[in-house]
Amino acid sequence: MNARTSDRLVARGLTQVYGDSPFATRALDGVDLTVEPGESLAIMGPSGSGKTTLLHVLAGILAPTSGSVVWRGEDLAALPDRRRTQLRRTDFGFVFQSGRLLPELPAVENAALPLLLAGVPRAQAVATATAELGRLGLGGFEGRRPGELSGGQAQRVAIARALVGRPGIVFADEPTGALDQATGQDVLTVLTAAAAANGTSLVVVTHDAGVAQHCERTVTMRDGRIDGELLAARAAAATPVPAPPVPAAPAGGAT
Ligand SMILES: Nc1ncnc2c1ncn2[C@@H]1O[C@H](COP(=O)(O)OP(=O)(O)OP(=O)(O)O)[C@@H](O)[C@H]1O
Repeated sequence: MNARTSDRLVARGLTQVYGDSPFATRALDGVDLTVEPGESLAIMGPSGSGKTTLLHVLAGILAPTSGSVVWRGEDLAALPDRRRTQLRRTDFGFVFQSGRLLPELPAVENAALPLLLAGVPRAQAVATATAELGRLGLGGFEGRRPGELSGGQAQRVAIARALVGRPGIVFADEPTGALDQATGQDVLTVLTAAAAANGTSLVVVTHDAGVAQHCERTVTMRDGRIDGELLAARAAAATPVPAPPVPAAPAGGAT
């Protein structure tokens, strides 16, 4: 599905508690977060601060203990599992640290998987995936299986798979964690540029400040809360954005 300029992911009052008292862990503790349409956002923070849990809740992989995540008018947290799974397939793309490609399938079929799952005819899915691989610099590698690719190439196939269905948002959990630094930088450049070209929002969990630098905005987490809002407020105070001039009313224009 194509990204729409109205796409915005709005999370409010998210809590996630794993386990039961007295051994319960409060992994998210009242998180409010908005991902703007087309924005790239990095989530950073120490180990155990709740980054992956937040990513999973934002992406509808995990239903929160309380709170809401609204996407295209639907609260993911309140949806039945089947609808949430369907929405993940059509609207979201995913890139994981290890790629999670299917080892027995060639690159082009790995990249085409979301289209095939969505019922796109095979020839069309393969043609679209071939074009996507070409766009990401993997022309000529379509027939290689994951074991015949370098780590960086395999991660590009994973990015092709995440983007091939033109999702509204791509979620990436430590997408460069298994790569050396130079390869990781390349992969991040490819990911952010391709997402931006599509108008797709990007949410990246990372430990690496070099990775976060590729994103337009970074929030930091600590003990299940976002504590990076202050940074954003300081940045906003340091560089005030002037109010736009009031435009003349367009003749019969819709907004
Ligand atoms: N399935 C689970 N069951 C119980 N506790 C969990 C579970 N998943 C995560 N936790 C706990 O929730 C807290 C947040 O974990 P989470 O994986 O979200 O943190 P993180 O910031 O992504 O960590 P890391 O950077 O190490 O991957 C941690 O205290 C963790 O031990």
